[in-house]
Amino acid sequence: MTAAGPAHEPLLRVDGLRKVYPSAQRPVVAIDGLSFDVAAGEFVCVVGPSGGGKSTLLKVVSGLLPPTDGRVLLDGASVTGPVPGLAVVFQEYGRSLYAWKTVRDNVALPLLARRVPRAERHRRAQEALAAVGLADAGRAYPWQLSGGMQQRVAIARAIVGEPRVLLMDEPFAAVDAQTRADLEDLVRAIWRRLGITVLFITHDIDESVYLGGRVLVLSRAPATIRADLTVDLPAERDQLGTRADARFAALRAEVFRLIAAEGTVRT
Ligand SMILES: Nc1ncnc2c1ncn2[C@@H]1O[C@H](COP(=O)(O)OP(=O)(O)OP(=O)(O)O)[C@@H](O)[C@H]1O
Repeated sequence: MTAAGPAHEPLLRVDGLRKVYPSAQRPVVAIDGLSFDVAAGEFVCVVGPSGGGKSTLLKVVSGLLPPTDGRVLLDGASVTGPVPGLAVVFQEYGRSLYAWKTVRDNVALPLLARRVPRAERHRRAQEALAAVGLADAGRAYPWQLSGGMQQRVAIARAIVGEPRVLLMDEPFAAVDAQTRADLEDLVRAIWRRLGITVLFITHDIDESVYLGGRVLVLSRAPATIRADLTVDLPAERDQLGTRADARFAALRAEVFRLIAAEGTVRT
């Protein structure tokens, strides 16, 4: 992992972002004048009303969609397309893995694109698999694994290239509650161990408070930042203790109130 830039320079800067989807009838303004900074090593969750522009924000930040206006800067450099410094994990793990490639080859793919030699690809893929608790699954095929395990593979593939920022778009929305809790704890463990920066999109208010060090609450579409809350809970979190903490309940209520004031709420 490379060192962070100068202290005054955020690792990720989203500056005056605007995204309009053209349409024959009426253009859809999904994001309008949205700005925030993320410092190196932060875990920032983004939560907001349904249809509020969360996925659009992640697609623009990751360079998959061009902004209509404004810019995204990674370490001061403009992001104008997918870059190795930004890795993305989507909700649809099933569709993001190649069924005909082994788990190890799926994980090694970003390294193949960068022409990393074969032996090093295998070694680093194996390390990434170990980091997500799948050290023994390298020779399996994705379809032989459970949904939760497939999402672990997707996370391993995202971290194998040692990105500066891990972008996650509702990554656990399609798994059962117990698997989701395990994956939440896995992502926090990886974040703490690797010192990586995480921007995590979710529609789940509890999840945003449980995971984040900061929660950005979006307005309804067109999305702007409605609130930027610091989650002053201890770094050591656990599913039972943290969620029973009075401070957790207060933060959860605060985020809920902010989103309810915007419109549709899903919990
Ligand atoms: N490709 C597209 N073309 C036109 N409009 C779009 C497109 N993608 C999204 N939109 C619109 O942009 C707005 C924001 O959508 P987006 O999917 O970013 O919100 P979201 O907060 O991720 O939604 P959800 O909570 O349902 O996942 C919505 O009004 C949506 O209908």
